Amino acid sequence: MIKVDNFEQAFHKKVILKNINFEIQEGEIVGLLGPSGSGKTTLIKALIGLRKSTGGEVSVLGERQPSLKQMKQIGYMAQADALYEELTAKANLAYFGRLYGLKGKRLHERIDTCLRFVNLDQEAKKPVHAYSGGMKRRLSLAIALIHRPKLIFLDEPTVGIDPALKRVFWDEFEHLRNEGMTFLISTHVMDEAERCDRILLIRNGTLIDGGTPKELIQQYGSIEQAFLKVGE
Ligand SMILES: Nc1ncnc2c1ncn2[C@@H]1O[C@H](COP(=O)(O)OP(=O)(O)OP(=O)(O)O)[C@@H](O)[C@H]1O
Repeated sequence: MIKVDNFEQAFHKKVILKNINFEIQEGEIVGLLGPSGSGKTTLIKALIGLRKSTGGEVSVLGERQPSLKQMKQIGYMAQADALYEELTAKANLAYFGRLYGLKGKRLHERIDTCLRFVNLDQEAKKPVHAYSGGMKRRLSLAIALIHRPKLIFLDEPTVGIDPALKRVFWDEFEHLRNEGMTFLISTHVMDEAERCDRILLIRNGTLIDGGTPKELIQQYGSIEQAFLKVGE
């Protein structure tokens, strides 16, 4: 699904990410774990094709990035919500769904399914400006899923979401993974990292280690220790 070869990203000649090499297979939940400023969002943006890399190669779904060809197969939830505040949740979902080519009965089915999943079905007719921060995060996730992408990038998806709903999200991520969806999720949250199939540890713009949660726990003692190690 994803192949990254010797990727490098610089801004104004300052190298932010370097020597990045990894692959992600279909049906994996991969966690990107690293301290603030380590380059997680920059890497995700390159994978989505929002920016041309300054070195190396990034292929997603068989296409070299940046490319718009696979846009309909990719979902993205950014760290900052990008929602139309004056529209209702339902209208936001309809808007983004149509951008991905959904219409008619299928569009309405997807809107209902995604609203139920994020527990917003009772609030679907409220304008987004009347939503709490957590509700906006939930709506952003619903939008990222509206077109049932093959591959989804979630940048710190559960910030502002309570533990019970977080668990529901993760159960659903695993369910979708079992149906073949592939996830790359950036997180700071240890219990989330433990639910990933594999974790990539990023520090100062480079991948310093990776493995299953079990492997990292064996090596570092705990995921938290592994995280602290990347923060040193
Ligand atoms: N457009 C840009 N121009 C210049 N520098 C940038 C740009 N985007 C990101 N950076 C720099 O790249 C580094 C990595 O930022 P990035 O947002 O990828 O980190 P992060 O790991 O996602 O952090 P956080 O967990 O706080 O969101 C930071 O030093 C940031 O200032």
